[in-house]
Amino acid sequence: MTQAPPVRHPSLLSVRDLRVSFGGTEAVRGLSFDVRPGEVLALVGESGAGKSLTARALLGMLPRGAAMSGDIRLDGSADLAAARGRRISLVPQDALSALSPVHPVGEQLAAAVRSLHRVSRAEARERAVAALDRVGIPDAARRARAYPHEYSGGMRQRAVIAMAMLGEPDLVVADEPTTALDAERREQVLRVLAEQREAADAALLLVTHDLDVVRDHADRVLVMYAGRMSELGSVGEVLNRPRAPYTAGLLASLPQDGPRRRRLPTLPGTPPAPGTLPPGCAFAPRCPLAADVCRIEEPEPRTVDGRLVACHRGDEVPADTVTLFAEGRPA
Ligand SMILES: Nc1ncnc2c1ncn2[C@@H]1O[C@H](COP(=O)(O)OP(=O)(O)OP(=O)(O)O)[C@@H](O)[C@H]1O
Repeated sequence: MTQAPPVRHPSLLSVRDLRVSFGGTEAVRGLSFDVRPGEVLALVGESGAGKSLTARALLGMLPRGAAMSGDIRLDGSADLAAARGRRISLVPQDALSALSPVHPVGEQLAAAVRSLHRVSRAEARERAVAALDRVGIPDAARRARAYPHEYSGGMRQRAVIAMAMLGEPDLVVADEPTTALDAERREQVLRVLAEQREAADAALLLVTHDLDVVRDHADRVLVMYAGRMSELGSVGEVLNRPRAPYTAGLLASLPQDGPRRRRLPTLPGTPPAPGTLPPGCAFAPRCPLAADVCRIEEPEPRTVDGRLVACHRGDEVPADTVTLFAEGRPA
């Protein structure tokens, strides 16, 4: 008789009405989403959208002075203390600040192994070397004895990926894991992250501002603007036919493949800082489709065309996103 596969909770992680504020000013303003087991969910948006704060809230690593409310559950349980660092792990933006400069990399991994598993020092060292080897650190046994500053940027980033995978996590949170790297290393590190995630059958929450990375590496995408959800759905649907004007604007300003004569539009204006939001939809002042209602009432997420969209005019966004933003209107 074949064994039934283990029942997986339909949502590995659920986040409901997440709010993060500083001195009473909200930077994340009521965000709700799920991460499904084994999926890659990208969190995308311009600088200041609240992506890092959202990622850090999941790990209980908010900066000093931040107040948080909302409901975060892993497999239905709100008790995340024991899961953090084990079932939920972090691949940080900057590996240098995540690693201690005064201990060899292998020693730091071995210490992490011993914090997770009851093993001897020798066994921990062996596991640390094996973990470095798995992420493609050449001559891992020797490299394990080197210090972080003796590693290249790409190698350091691979080492922190190795570290994040030690506890066999169910969810890896990667906060802009490749910003400090050049294009070639970026691709290499993303590939290593994808391989490791797949081998562990872990889900990945990938924070990025790069829509090409989203297209290549994610299953679903949550587009954030000014601390809220703009759009959430499958990568194919959202990027091929955006229903939030903000997503359309991000896409319109991407370089296109092939010869394209007309100059690409850029999204006009800048996102508002927390505490300086306009009334109504925070994107309205930059939106070519904004109508009166958009300047009065903040839109709640609703289902349009198979995805969630927080936009009053979500079903009126035309297919040609470049044209929508090309004339530099707001209408
Ligand atoms: N330590 C802090 N103290 C006060 N305000 C903060 C702090 N950290 C973040 N904020 C506020 O929250 C906003 C969102 O920050 P967050 O780091 O989540 O943005 P982000 O979308 O990750 O942007 P980036 O892509 O630049 O990292 C910031 O623009 C800032 O106004």
